[in-house]
Amino acid sequence: MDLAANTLLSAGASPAMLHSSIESPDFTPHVHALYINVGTLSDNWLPAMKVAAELASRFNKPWILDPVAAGASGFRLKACLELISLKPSVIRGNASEIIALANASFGSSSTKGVDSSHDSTDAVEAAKSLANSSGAVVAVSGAVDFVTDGNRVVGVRNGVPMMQKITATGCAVTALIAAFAAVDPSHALEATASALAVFGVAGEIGMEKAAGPASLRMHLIDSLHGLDLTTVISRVKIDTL
Ligand SMILES: Nc1ncnc2c1ncn2[C@@H]1O[C@H](COP(=O)(O)OP(=O)(O)OP(=O)(O)O)[C@@H](O)[C@H]1O
Ligand SMILES: Cc1ncsc1CCO
Ligand SMILES: [Mg+2]
Repeated sequence: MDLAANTLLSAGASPAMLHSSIESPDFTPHVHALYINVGTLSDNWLPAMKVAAELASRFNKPWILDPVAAGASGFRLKACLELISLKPSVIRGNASEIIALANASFGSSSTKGVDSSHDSTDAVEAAKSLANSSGAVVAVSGAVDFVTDGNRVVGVRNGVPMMQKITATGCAVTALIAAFAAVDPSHALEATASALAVFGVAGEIGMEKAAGPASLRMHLIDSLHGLDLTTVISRVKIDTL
């Protein structure tokens, strides 16, 4: 939650973190995008997530799902599938999460808690299948990030491997996707690819000063805050596949 909120502030967005279904009807209609992350899912948080997702849909706000560890337990998988039935605009996960959702299966030996045990390349077909079945834009993060609407597939080649050694960089980039989707909800695929590329560029520039994961975390946020258009345009690596 810390890294996600600080990522959003550095990018010029205005995060607010809520867990109560009681206040969601007052709050959600006024947001520009809703981000639901099941990272530390508990049985009493899930109903509030569903209330918020339903409100976002009713008020035509984009909502974005991070299905953390979807394949690690039956509880998480079912929760994620129920949330997906409430029509997110974008789902961003690592390869193992997207494969688990596309196959609607959990507990296989290929799932390793919140970290991926697959390369993102292994999940491209799963991402297309999930995009087609859900109607969402689906992103798989990794060495190359893939983004698909089920038809088009885009690859993003920014970032550094050390980003995997900081917990919640995936959660943070999904937050950034929500902010980008808020700017132009009708171009969710472009917003998603752009957010992944910009976050990756911030990681690359941050890595020039970092000595390890802890200092990369700090320099990544600083780099994101300091990015300008010229740097972004000269460094983003987005290709249509
Ligand atoms: N090998 C790599 N090279 C470059 N960038 C990477 C690499 N692996 C991950 N990234 C980048 O790190 C960020 C997090 O992706 P990752 O796939 O690790 O998410 P995640 O597993 O959901 O992480 P978490 O659960 O800790 O939030 C993304 O921006 C991704 O592009
Ligand atoms: C480590 C961890 N556990 C639940 S959420 C989370 C952050 C990375 O997804
Ligand atoms: Mg994750």
